[in-house]
Amino acid sequence: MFYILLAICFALWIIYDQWKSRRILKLSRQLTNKYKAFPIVGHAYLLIGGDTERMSSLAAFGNEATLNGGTTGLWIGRDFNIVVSDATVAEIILKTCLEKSKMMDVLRHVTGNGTIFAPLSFWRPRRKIIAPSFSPRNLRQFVQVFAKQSNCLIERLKPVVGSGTISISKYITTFTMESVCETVLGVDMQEDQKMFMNALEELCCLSIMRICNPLLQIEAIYKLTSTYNTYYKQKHTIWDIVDRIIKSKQKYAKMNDMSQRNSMVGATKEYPKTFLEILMDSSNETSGLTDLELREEVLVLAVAGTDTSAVGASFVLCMLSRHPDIQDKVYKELFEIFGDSDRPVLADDLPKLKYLEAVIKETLRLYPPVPHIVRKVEKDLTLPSGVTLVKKTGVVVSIWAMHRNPKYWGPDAEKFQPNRFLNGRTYHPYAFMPFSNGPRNCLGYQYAMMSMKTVLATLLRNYKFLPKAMSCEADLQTPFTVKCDIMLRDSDGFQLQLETRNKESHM
Ligand code: HEM
Repeated sequence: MFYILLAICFALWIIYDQWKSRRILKLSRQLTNKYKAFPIVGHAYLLIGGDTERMSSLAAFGNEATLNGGTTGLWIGRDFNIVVSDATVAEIILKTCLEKSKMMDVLRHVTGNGTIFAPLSFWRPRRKIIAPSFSPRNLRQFVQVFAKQSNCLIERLKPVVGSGTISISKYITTFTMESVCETVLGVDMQEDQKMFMNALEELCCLSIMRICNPLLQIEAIYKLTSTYNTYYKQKHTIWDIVDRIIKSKQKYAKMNDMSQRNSMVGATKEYPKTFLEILMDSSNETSGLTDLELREEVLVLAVAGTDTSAVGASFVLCMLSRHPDIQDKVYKELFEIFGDSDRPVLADDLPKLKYLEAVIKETLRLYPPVPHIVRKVEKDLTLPSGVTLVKKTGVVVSIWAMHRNPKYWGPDAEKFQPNRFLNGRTYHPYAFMPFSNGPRNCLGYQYAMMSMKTVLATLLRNYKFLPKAMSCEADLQTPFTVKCDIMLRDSDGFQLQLETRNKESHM
């Protein structure tokens, strides 16, 4: 009798659930693809493998979207998402749906209500406070930090010049980390830096595993897994480091002792104000950010600004190592501006580096460091195709698929051709968006471009980058195998070789 009652309750629950979800189910039938969605798990079975398999599954869904005219469906557990690779649809969504999807709750455990993953009610006032710190005037001043750190990188690379294949990403990450520490926090993190980066990398891996596995999103179940303790330990490692730095900066601010600060970064009195100082200056008892909010926002800047630019610049160097003709053209441009001098890159040099900028953009097109962005539909939204996105539908804008969609990039969309970004050629603004677009786009877009241009210009004036040893012609033509743990990365670890450049000739 008990089991009969249980079966009846279960059947009634299924009927009720189907009735409640009838509009989402109708939508999912309009956005089908060749991948089977199973009950309870949906398509999640395709996403729970390793990082490389996950990225290839996500890329396959992006491709399905392109084949279906720009949109397709993706069930992660019982949550339905629309995957978008059409610029017009992306524009409508990114302008109207500003709330991040439920998947991002996992990341919110790390950054709290800091802008990047914050719910709308927190995001609006925070963005207002933070945006002014990215003013062109502040950013220009940071170029001296990027130039100084680029020169440190040149020194750090000297021992490995001509020594065979190396993984360039760890060197570039040290550059971006030290630049972010100086510009955001105004400190040299020294031994904390390695701990911070290791913790961040582990958190990215663990977070994506949770995002793609509906069972692990349930806190009670996650607590039973072996990774739970590691996740919270690493989160606290990061929080403790940031808290310690903020506290010490507040102490110095109270003492109003600028000389202390300058001695910490080894700088002069004209040294630019850091993001932390700008935010602290604009905060008091009645306005600005509280201590907790300061920690959250500083954490966002450190997390959002370090790995993204490192991945971007590492892909550029790997691309150039495979395309010596394009590397020569970049060097020619650099030689025209800097000659054979060793002077540091200045803010005024950056707008002149047009070809280098085109190379960076073309690399970010093919290998966008953030390959997917997510949103949540908050009220019914009808697309030009007539399909209505029902409230609570998740959205995955596939920057990866958008950047390879032949509708915008032609039949040679997969080819590396920096000229696409020269001679005033323009594209639909939502067809090229490594930094996203719309009101919730990346706040650090110009910072990132300036930092990447400075470090790449410095490296390419000093070194020639070659493919990893034993690469044959066919290897050089094959696209990089990529993996995704929130960020896109080369599965092979960004391997290349470098040798000293002969500055006398520009070829
Ligand atoms: C190549 C480097 C970078 C890439 C590809 C990148 C990309 C992105 C993307 C795709 C988003 C999500 C936007 C969305 O959900 O629509 C984002 C958000 C954000 N990024 Fe970046 N980013 C980069 C560098 C930076 C840097 C250097 C900083 C700061 C120093 C930064 C700060 C932020 C912030 C604060 C947000 C949150 C914006 C908001 O929600 O209002 N980013 N970035």
